[in-house]
Amino acid sequence: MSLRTKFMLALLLTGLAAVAMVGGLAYVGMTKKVDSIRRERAAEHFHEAVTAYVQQYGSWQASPGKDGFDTFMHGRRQVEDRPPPPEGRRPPREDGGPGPESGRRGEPPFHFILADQNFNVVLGAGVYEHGEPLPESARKNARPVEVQGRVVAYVSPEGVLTPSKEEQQYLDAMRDALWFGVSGAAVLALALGLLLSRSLGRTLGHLTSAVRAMHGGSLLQRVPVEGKDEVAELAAAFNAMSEKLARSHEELSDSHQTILVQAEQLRELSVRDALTKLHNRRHFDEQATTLFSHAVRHKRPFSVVIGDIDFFKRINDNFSHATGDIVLRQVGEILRSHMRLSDLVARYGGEEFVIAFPETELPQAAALCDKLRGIIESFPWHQVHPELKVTMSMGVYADLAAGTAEAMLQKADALLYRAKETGRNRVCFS
Ligand SMILES: Nc1nc2c(ncn2[C@@H]2O[C@H](COP(=O)(O)OP(=O)(O)OP(=O)(O)O)[C@@H](O)[C@H]2O)c(=O)[nH]1
Repeated sequence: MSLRTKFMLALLLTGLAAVAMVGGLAYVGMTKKVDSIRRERAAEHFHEAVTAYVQQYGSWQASPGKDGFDTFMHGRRQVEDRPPPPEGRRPPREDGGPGPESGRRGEPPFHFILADQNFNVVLGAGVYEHGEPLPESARKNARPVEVQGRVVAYVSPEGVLTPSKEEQQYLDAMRDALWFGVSGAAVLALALGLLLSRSLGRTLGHLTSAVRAMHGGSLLQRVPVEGKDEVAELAAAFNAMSEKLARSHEELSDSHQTILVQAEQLRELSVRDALTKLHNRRHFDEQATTLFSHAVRHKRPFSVVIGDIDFFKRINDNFSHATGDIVLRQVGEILRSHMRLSDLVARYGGEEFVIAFPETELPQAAALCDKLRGIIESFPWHQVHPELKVTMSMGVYADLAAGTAEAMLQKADALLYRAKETGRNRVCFS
């Protein structure tokens, strides 16, 4: 059931219940009060009539009986029901009573129960039979009719009400007013329900769309804040939450980005040599293994090289450790700048460098190494130190039959050793 329907039903039921309670209670209360007043006045009037009747005949027994009394009462009512004469000419009432109390179509307002002085029913009003003794319970409330100090009859206030025309009109008017109130309350409840549910539904609709949008990824949402009630507070709280969430998310993204960058930097650092910025030994070993496997699987040529700066200890000793570092960095740069993207060069440790040449046969690798050797030798080292001279010995190996990249590197190292043994500043290969 929608919120609007619930609202309208709740207000409708509340409105109807309130009107029914207030109007119904008023209606019942008024009806009872009117009934009681009328009953009292009618009883008084009836009592007067009975007294007049008995006075006329001397005693109840001497009177013509029930029909005589009914005819007597009818005669009195006809006199009383006559339209009143113009103001100023109104004759005094026959009995001096409180006024006519006749019901609709000339009927008496009440059919009272009348008993004679021995409590035998004279008029039973449809409750008792004529002549039967009035029960004890009815006798208690019966009012005696006295003539010359003698009880001649009893009038019981119990009887049947016949509302007068005016009373009936009055009660009808009250009932109409009650119905009018109920209809008014229903219309008001429907209008209020529509109004309230529309305003609440609008804010809830905004909130639902905003939550859906947040769920879809756009965390920064704003819903309109209307008024100062709890719904407005909810909307404002939602806006604050959305803003905070968006800001936190942004900060988190930033720090996540920073962490990613730092992680990448750390990873880079972990695979780089700090001095030459070339890859380090660990990275070379991993990559060389991959390149070797690829070459074996695809039966492609693959060469590995190990180079070592000649008499590097002397450079350190003769020209300082800092000069040794400059040499290492420069040799590293020469090697890096002459590699293809697919080649892999690394500082293997100390003054040792290693190179892996995928898709390269031994002759090309050896030729390139010899070229590198020449470049290193002819580099203007005197700019670093006037007496500085730098050369490099290299061993090149290209037979996949060695079984692993590591084994190939060992073979290359043996060739390097041979280059060192045979005079340095040379490239040995097999
Ligand atoms: N400046 C500097 N020196 C280093 C670094 N790493 C290693 N060395 C030095 O490199 C020298 C290597 O010397 P050796 O292994 O005797 O080799 P060598 O002097 O080059 O002699 P050969 O290889 O036989 O030509 C050592 O003195 C190490 O201290 C470094 O990062 N910076």
